Amino acid sequence: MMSVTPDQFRKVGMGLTPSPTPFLTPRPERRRPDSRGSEWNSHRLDKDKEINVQVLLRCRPLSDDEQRLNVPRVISCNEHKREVTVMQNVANKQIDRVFTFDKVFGPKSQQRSIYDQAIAPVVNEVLDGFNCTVFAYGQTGTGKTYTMEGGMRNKGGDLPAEAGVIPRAVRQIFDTLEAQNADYSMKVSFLELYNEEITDLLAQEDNPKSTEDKQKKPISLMEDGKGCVVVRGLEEEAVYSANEIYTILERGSAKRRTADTLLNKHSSRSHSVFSITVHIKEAAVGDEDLIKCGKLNLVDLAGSENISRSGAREGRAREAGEINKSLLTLGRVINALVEHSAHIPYRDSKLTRLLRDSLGGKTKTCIIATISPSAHSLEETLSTLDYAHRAKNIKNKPEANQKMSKAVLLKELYLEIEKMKQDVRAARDKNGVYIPHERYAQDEAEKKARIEKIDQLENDLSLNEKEVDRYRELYITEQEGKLDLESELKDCMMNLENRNKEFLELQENHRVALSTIKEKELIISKLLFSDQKDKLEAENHSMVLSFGSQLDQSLKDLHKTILGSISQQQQQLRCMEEHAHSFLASKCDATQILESRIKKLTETYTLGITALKELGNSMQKKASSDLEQINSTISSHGMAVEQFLVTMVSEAKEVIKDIQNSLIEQKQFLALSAQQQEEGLQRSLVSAKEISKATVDFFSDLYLKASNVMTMLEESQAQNSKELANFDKTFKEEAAKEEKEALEKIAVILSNLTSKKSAMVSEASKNAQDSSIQQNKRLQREISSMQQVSTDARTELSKYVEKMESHFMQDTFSAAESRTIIDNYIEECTMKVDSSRQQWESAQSYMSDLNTKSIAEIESTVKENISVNQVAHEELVSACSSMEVDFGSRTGDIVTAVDGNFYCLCVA
Ligand SMILES: Nc1ncnc2c1ncn2[C@@H]1O[C@H](COP(=O)(O)OP(=O)(O)OP(=O)(O)O)[C@@H](O)[C@H]1O
Repeated sequence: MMSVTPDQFRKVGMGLTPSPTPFLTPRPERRRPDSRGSEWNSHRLDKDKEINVQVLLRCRPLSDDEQRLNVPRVISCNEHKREVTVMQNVANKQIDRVFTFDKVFGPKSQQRSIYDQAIAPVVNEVLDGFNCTVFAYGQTGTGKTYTMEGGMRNKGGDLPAEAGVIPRAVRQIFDTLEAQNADYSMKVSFLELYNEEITDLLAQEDNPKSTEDKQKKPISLMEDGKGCVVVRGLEEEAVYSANEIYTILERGSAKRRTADTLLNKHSSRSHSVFSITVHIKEAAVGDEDLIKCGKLNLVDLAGSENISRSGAREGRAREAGEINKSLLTLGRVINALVEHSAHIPYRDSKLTRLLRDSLGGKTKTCIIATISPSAHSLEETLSTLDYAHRAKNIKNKPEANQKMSKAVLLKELYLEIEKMKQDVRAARDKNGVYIPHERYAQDEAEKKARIEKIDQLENDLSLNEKEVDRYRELYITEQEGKLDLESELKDCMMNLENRNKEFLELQENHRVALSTIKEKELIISKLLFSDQKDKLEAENHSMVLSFGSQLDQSLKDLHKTILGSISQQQQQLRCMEEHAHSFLASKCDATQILESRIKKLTETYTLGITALKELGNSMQKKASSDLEQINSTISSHGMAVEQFLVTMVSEAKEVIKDIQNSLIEQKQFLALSAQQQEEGLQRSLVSAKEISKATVDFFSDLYLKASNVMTMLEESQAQNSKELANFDKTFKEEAAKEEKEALEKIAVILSNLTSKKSAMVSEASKNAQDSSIQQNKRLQREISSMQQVSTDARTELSKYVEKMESHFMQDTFSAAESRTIIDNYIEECTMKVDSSRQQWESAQSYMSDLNTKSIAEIESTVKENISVNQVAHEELVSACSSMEVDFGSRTGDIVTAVDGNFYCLCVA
């Protein structure tokens, strides 16, 4: 929960209505400054006087770095002639551009001289009750902050030589008021505008934790309905001495957002507005003390910068973009003011809203444009010079602030104190309005939206009011013209009346004269009857004659006078009639001319419109014919493609048919060759069967023979083993017998034993030899029979091989034949495929040719169309421009005619 008391948002105006401040000048004795009373009234009289915005130019010296790098200078300042020359070398030609300003300060100019010459008079205007603005504009690093702030104060409290506009203005205000022994009060505010957000640089930081929140809390702008912008929530601090202001300034400046860029080590990234409001008590009028109020706004704009040259990246680049955007809006506002546009885009940025009253409003404004002499900054310097030069044409209508009576001021102050007390009480007792944060945020958002809506409506209203003012002025001029005409008519009527009166008088005179003549004639006739008739008659006659002649003369004179008067009157009447006629005729003529012009105009327009319509129709027709042409081209192409495709398809069908036929042939041939091969194989199978049967027979024979041999071998083996066993047995028996006999007849038998043994061995070996010879013979027999079998088999086999060879040769031959046929077929197929490939290729090339041709045709048609359209367009443009010229001239004529009419009306 947070507390919101009704007047939490104190407001500070940038415009005409600074809020009241109590008189706190801490001085016992006060002298009343009354010398300005008459001037004040003179300001009142000058209410509608327009004055131009003052534009000063200051060129800074080359920096140490620039001097070290020998950067060339391209700026020369002539303070005396108030001229700045930009020396440019374009294509080896020296082209100089000269700009003139209200004051020019070169690189050597001192802070003091700039202040004394240009700013001190502005501060005097503030003390006279005006609102004044001084703002510095220029590329980054050209000395705006140096010019506006410079050094604040020396240790002793004196101003240092490099002190800028702000400290000097503060000093001048205090010094002047002190010297005048004036009764005054002063308050200051200091705001920063960064990325379209306003921050109070003087906001107190009582809670260190929420410092960031407090400092960065956005403050809103509002219009007060009188064309002034009010900064809601900005604190104003009452100040009593210059040193106090310096402390405040130092505190605020330290909070300003600065950054190190390639062009300035301490570059201001925000716009700042330092405002001093002074209330000065004036000499009493009757019982009432009057208070005048002046306000000085000192604005240090962030530098316009070339993002790539200043080395700004990411966040900095965005920041620079934002700075440039608001300066661009400032430029647009200046342009709109200079060109007297109906709409001035103040609302497009907060900067221009803040400076609204200073640009085209009731404030006296002085712009200090700062530039660098370096060749590297040429582009930006030229832009600043153009900008500042244009700003010279802005006209403001300065108006001194309304003086307030002390009683009114005190009442307002008491009311404010009361409100503040209520706030304090509510905050202390916690009985104010307590709402949840969300509700508060929602309320705030709604309020903001409402405020924006109101602003928008106010803007619309001010535009409407301007329009109404214009119409009102027109109405007043018309009324004045009408009144003039009426008074002239009145004069004419009076003249006519006088003439009528004179005429009546003359008629009366004439009547009286006639009656006198009649009387006289009567007397004469009576006298004619008397005695001295003749004498008298003669006398009378002479008298009558003379009288008659006199009368005649006077009658003639009278007649003449009457005639003259009548003719004069008639002439006057005629003249009036003529006037009226001529007026009416001129009116009629003018109306007719107007009508005829309007008719002509209408005709021209109708003609133009008809021509345009015709042009449009012709273009439409042309376009449709072109489209038809394109359509026909496309359809002819389509048909050609279709035909081509049809031929291609038929050709392809033929090729496919050929391929199918050849495949059928191949199939048949393959079937034939398969049959032949099958037959061959069958034959081979039969022969193989025969061979295998012969082989089986041979092997069964062989097996038989082998088994016979085996049996024989087994038999011979058994025989041998039997014989050997018999021999072993006989040998053992004989050996035992001989052993016995030997034992008995050792010596006798020994000789017989060896011979007997040898005979037995030779017999046994002879038997073994015989049986082995027999066996060998049998074996030889078997082997020879086997040899016979194998020879038979070999013969059979060679026969079979021969047969097989002949079959193989036959098969190979037929295979070779079929391969040749297949090869031929394949070759034929390949050829056909080649031919179809060629056909396809030709089709492709034909297609691509067709495409290229059609594209070229379409392109040429389109180009033709474009050129025709261009010609038509040019015709249209020229028709439009000629119509425009015609229209302009006719409108001009109408305006002249209307003016002539108006003039006629005035003359009449
Ligand atoms: N007339 C001058 N004489 C001497 N030094 C100057 C002058 N003008 C500017 N300088 C120096 O040039 C540097 C840049 O000046 P300053 O910061 O005032 O530029 P700036 O226009 O305010 O730049 P930014 O727009 O980036 O804030 C500072 O060091 C300043 O002291």
